[in-house]
Amino acid sequence: MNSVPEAPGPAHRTEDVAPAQPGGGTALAAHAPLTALRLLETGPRGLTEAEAEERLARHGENTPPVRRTPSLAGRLVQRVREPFTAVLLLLGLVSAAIGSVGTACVILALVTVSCVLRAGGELRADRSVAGLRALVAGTVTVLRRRDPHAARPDERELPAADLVPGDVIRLGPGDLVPADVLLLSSTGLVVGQAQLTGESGPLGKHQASAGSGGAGVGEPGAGLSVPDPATGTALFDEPHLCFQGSTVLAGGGRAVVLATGGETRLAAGHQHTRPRQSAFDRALQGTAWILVRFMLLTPPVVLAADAAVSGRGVAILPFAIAVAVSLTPEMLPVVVTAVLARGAASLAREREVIVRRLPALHDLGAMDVLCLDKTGTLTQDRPVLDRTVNPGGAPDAEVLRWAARNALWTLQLAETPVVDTLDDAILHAATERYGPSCLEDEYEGVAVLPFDPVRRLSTAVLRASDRPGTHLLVVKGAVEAVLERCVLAEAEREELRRTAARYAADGLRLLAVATAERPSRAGPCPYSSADERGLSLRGLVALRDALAPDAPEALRGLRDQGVDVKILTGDHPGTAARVCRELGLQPGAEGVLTADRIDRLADRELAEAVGRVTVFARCTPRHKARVVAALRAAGHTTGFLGDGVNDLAALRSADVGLCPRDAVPTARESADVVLGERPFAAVEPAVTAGRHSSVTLTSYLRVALSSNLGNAVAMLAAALLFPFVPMLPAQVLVQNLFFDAAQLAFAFDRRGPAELRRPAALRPGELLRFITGFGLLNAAADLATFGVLAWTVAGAATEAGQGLFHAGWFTENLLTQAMVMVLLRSGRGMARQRRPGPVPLAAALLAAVGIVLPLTPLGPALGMVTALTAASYALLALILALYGAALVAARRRGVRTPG
Ligand SMILES: Nc1ncnc2c1ncn2[C@@H]1O[C@H](COP(=O)(O)OP(=O)(O)OP(=O)(O)O)[C@@H](O)[C@H]1O
Ligand SMILES: [Mg+2]
Repeated sequence: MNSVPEAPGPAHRTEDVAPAQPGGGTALAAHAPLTALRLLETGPRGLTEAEAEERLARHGENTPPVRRTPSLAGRLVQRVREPFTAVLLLLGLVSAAIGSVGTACVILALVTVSCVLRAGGELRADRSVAGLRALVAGTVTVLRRRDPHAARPDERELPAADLVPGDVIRLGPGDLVPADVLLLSSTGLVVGQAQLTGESGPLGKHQASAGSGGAGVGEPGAGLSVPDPATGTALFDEPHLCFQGSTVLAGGGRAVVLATGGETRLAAGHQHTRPRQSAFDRALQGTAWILVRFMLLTPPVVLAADAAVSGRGVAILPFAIAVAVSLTPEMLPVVVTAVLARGAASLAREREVIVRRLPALHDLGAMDVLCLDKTGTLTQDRPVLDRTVNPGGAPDAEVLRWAARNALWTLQLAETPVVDTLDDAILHAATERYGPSCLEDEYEGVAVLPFDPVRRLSTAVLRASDRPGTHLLVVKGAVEAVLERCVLAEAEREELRRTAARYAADGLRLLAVATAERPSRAGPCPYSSADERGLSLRGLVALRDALAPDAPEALRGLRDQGVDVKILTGDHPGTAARVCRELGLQPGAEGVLTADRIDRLADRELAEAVGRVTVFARCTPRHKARVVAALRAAGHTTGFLGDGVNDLAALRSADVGLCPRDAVPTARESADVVLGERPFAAVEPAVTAGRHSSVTLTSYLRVALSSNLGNAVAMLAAALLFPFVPMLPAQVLVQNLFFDAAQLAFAFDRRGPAELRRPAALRPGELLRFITGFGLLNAAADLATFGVLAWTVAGAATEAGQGLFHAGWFTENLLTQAMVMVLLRSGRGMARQRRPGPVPLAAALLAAVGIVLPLTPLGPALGMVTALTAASYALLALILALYGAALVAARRRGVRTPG
């Protein structure tokens, strides 16, 4: 980050604010910056290093509550509150209450294993990105002095965690407000406070003048001591206070830190953003809730049905509970976390990609449209001056001088710690052509209205030494924005727009420069955007910004993988269209859709139009977010890749937000996935990793849920048809335990490239159809088994006969489940894999357990007797073969797995 030299003191700086009147009502005066500084035992030049160190020891690190990672115990508590776990524990309690201690123990063991495995998986995932997190951790520009006698403070970039109350910091566009602060001075500062108040609109902030209303400060470093107003949000509207968790959208300022770490409003629970629910979260939760309802319904339904049919009363309850437990995919959270965590860990290790929200990995795999911001993402954002022309189109050096004066004074007077790249390029070109002292002339800056992406203008107010009593406004900005504020005949304006379009079609970035003379005004904030009118045009500045070298190839790769690419930019439509072609994309028959046309479309019309358009230009942050929302409304899983403060809203409204590592801090905070230093090298591997997770999870869910459902239905039907239960509760639970263990293999599943060629999403509707269809098929096979056993086992109704019966069904059940694991797992192209992966291996083990366990001493212990006749075995084998054939046929006929 470049830092800006100390500003020469515009009208509204701290030093100009009158100190509190002695005895003049501290309650009022406490709001003035100087009072705040005094109460915090600091000054406008910040703390000394020694003071800061002492305060850091006293107040602790400044870590925002949202970023603290929960401990293992914390994670376990979170798990227990989840629906599956809660229902399982409830079933366990009921079992204990009716005396089925064994069942209660098995349930407890299942819950414990599942919680521990999952919490461990999350912890591992966190650790794998912990090292990378330091690379993207927020830093702050802080003013600190080496010792109390140092005349000037040093401006330093410190980790936000090192901030202490009393520190003086600088804020600029794209910064995350790192603590609760009070503004000392500001220029055109606009913040977003959605995270705190839930209101996404931008809010202007400026320092309080002496004696103005607002909140006070109390003891040094005690944070905001004023009681929170009843409404809770009124404090957030105070113009002179900015709060941790807000984002700087435009302008900049200097501020003193009031509260850090646990003492901020954010830490006090003022957080409005609910954890975002992605497509994946919704799909998974929807499915989970359906299962939970089934589980809760099972025991009462069994009791009622049994009462109607055979009247065994509460004696049937342990069996009913065991069935409800076997219906639960206990390992679902474990497998989901493990699959996502493994994907995230390998991306972190191999590509330096940080997945900040694990479910985003699935959404990345499901993504079928990726929107990209142009400047800084597709281009290098290292603009170089190409030419300057006057309104007549002739080369004109004076235009560059005016643009450079605007840039120079913006740099000097705006409080932002980072230099705008366009301003930097203009200053660089001017000093290169006319020497370093070219701008030491009669003009001196008085005030600035810094650039913001909605106005698309930046204005410097200058005073000429030879023209007392007048001010000169130098305005530069997007061509359309400047032209509409210039005094021009309509024909002239139209001609200038055409000239601009010609340059833009050549791929140049354009700025127009205009000036206006005004009688001078005094006061702390003498000019506003309303004054940017009646301008006279000085000319156009054209700059060239090269493409990111690996962008074209990466975009081609994405399109080959079935991801549609769109460009959303604040730039001129001509420049955008040209960049689009250079990237090998076709702008499409409808051409470029500009913001003014987007404004004329209703949400529904926009959702229809977005699919056909590739380039969207002159977008403000709101337009970018609207286009993304429209794509989602049209049914696309939409990603957004951007790096700037004008991309924040879109990053948040996308299914998955991505940003390069060098994006502005707020963008990194809003993104789900932070790519490495060369973002395009990582995009494709990240998408592939996402698809891997998505395909694996979908196939796991299909296998687990259809088997569980089939088994539960078959057992319930059998229990009602026969005077005895088809499996003893202990047998149900043991076979469930083995099936769960085998399914853990999905966490290590491998996928062939053929399955990863297209976007892969988990669709709840499709999943439910699949598990109902295959669940019923499974139930049919189970019932056929039941029939065969009842027919071939002599005296199935007697005690000894039941042992045979149970053993037969136990084996058959595990064998069918093993078969389902193999046959329903694979997508197309899987058969060609040579080495058997972990899932077929686990299935083989499961089958072996099914055959061997009844023969071991455990068999009789669980109430199984193995002396089936050869005829029984032959018939069971036949059922198995028929079931396998039916599975394969059903897979062929209809329901395809993704890939
Ligand atoms: N510092 C500046 N001073 C004056 N005008 C500017 C400045 N920066 C940008 N502009 C103008 O405002 C327009 C919009 O800028 P914005 O930052 O919203 O998007 P962008 O950088 O052009 O593109 P993208 O959205 O792809 O990042 C620019 O195209 C340019 O014409
Ligand atoms: Mg940008």
